[in-house]
Amino acid sequence: MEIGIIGATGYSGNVLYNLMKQHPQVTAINLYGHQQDSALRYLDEEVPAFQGERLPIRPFNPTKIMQENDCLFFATPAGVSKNLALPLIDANFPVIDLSGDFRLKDPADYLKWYQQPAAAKSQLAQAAYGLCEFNQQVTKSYIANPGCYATATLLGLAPLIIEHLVDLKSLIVDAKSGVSGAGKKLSSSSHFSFINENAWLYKLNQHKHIPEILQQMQLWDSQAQAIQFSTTLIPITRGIMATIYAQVKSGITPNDIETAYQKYYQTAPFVRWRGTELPMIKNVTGSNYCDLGYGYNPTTKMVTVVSVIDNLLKGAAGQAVQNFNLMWHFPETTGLPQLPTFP
Ligand SMILES: NC(=O)C1=CN([C@@H]2O[C@H](COP(=O)(O)OP(=O)(O)OC[C@H]3O[C@@H](n4cnc5c(N)ncnc54)[C@H](OP(=O)(O)O)[C@@H]3O)[C@@H](O)[C@H]2O)C=CC1
Ligand SMILES: CC(=O)N[C@@H](CCC(=O)OP(=O)(O)O)C(=O)O
Repeated sequence: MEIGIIGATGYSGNVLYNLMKQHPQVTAINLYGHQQDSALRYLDEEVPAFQGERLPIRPFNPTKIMQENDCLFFATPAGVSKNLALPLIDANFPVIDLSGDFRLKDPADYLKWYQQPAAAKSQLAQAAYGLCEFNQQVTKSYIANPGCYATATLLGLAPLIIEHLVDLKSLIVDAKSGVSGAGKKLSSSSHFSFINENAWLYKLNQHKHIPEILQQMQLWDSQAQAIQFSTTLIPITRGIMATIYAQVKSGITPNDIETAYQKYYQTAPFVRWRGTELPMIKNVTGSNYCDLGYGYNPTTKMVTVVSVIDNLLKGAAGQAVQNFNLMWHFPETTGLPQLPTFP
């Protein structure tokens, strides 16, 4: 199979390219820019770490892309695919989009949280939200790959919500991310002297993953109304930790919690349930794993669930490859690294 990537010069595109190079079903990778008239560039010139990968990055041309590839990946910032993908959607061409452009079903939500107009509602309806563990049967040709914080949070929340184990009004998610989550462009908050030995809570109550998380929660339980969610930047390169707090419903025991997580993740190749052994980021870095663990406080009747992922793998390119495998009916683990890069 031949696959195309737009955005291979960015962080998640770099990781996607690297994974696809080793995917046994992929015979060729074709790279494209995001403009029709851009000058020809080469991957190894743009990404020094990829010296020797002398692949041209050709101008965007949807007709040629569909002729040359079996599937296209967008690893571009929000606001790009909603303008470029329309001919591919009209042709039902397989696309996996790492950006947020097609995740939210309601255009008004996108306008509110992304501060720009959304794609048309009819086009949004053609995309499936690709949270792999809960979207195993891929029936649509357009996959909206979930956001990194949303992936860690939703995998941690799912059994609690689907099995109605906690009071929805009590839910609080405190998430932390490494700096690569912000992409390759330099900003004042990704400056070494700003974030080194620092922790910075940003976009409080304004993060665009809030509606994404809530949309999925409401599919699991229509009573879900809101989520209290915060994001903190921490001085590591890769990794997300989402710490989830919730009041356990009357009569629910720690054993019920254990049973629920085992029920949903026992056969999931990329979710490791660690029970009361609380996970840490370094145990998943470089892998497509999401590690989950929990603690229960009998005095407050609160459960704390900890969810960790590598934002560039399970939070972006790794989950995109998982979606690719599901879409094409390859074993879900094909082409994905099994073990983290520990230590
Ligand atoms: N980083 C992460 O951990 C995660 C990222 N994502 C999503 O994946 C997508 C890519 O993110 P990431 O790899 O971090 O981003 P980067 O900023 O590192 O890379 C962006 C890529 O998109 C290209 N691009 C295309 N159009 C534009 C444009 N209008 N402005 C700027 N760049 C453009 C860039 O090309 P050029 O070479 O021209 O700069 C580059 O290849 C985003 O939608 C992001 O939200 C999702 C989950 C996690
Ligand atoms: C550390 C950091 O800045 N993280 C980014 C993560 C966003 C992301 O990558 O997700 P999307 O695909 O939804 O854009 C942020 O908080 O905006």
